Amino acid sequence: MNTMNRPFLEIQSLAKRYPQRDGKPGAPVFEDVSFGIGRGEFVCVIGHSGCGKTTILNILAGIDHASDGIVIMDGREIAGPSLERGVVFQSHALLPWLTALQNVEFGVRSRWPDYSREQIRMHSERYLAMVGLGHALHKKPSELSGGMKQRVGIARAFAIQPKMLLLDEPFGALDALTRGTIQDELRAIVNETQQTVFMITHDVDEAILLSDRILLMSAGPYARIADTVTVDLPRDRTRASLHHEPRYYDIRNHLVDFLVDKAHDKGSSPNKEILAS
Ligand SMILES: Nc1ncnc2c1ncn2[C@@H]1O[C@H](COP(=O)(O)OP(=O)(O)OP(=O)(O)O)[C@@H](O)[C@H]1O
Repeated sequence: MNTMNRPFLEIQSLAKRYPQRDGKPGAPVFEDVSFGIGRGEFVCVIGHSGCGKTTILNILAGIDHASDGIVIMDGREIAGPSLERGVVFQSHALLPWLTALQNVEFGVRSRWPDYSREQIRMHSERYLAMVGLGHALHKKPSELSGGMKQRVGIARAFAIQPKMLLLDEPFGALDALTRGTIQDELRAIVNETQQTVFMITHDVDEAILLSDRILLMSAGPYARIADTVTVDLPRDRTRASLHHEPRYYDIRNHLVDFLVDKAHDKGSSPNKEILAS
């Protein structure tokens, strides 16, 4: 195959089986999951609870192993955790004894061991300012709100300038107002940095706002990517502008219909591009 035409991230025939109590392999949670993500593309995955979204993200992060299949990023197989991939979990996972700034500096120092203290501080401050936390650099996690803690987690992941950002429902625990503000910020940062992102969400509006493409997973066991939706809306969209886009309602209805009905269908047409019609 011509490597020039390969996507930045390639997932081929991924499957995950857990052993049963008797030690024999159980039914696959998901199987035959194949997709690609282009450099600079933002891809969301949605699907019912338990279909294996977090497992797939953990495999991409290198902290879990697939039973079958391979993942290739930038021409190399993923074989373990790496600073090439930044992960933001559902809960912020900050080190509680460090300030916001020190939490970000910790990752930056690992990524660039040759940086001077001054370089590390300036670089970290820049990313905290980007998520609107320039005023809270010296606060400890216990002094920050849930939304602010999550922003530190996002700044920490972006600051190491990973080749790929993996987000597992990063806004799930936030109130609606904070969630909306951070969604707009993330959209703006991603536009500016052209970061490649894979994100799990349960929120169809969040998926439409943020992504270029949405993967829809059928329910497990034997979950698959049942459908793919291309979000052909302007890249500079915001929450306020989204509702004025005529295509928004078509996409939203399609996603909601899928989650209500089709997520349970087995063998729905793979990778149907609804917007190609
Ligand atoms: N260690 C384990 N042993 C056996 N089964 C497991 C194990 N870890 C996860 N599973 C099962 O794998 C399936 C997929 O879990 P996963 O967390 O990836 O799903 P998910 O789609 O991310 O769910 P949610 O949306 O609820 O976060 C679930 O049915 C879960 O019970």
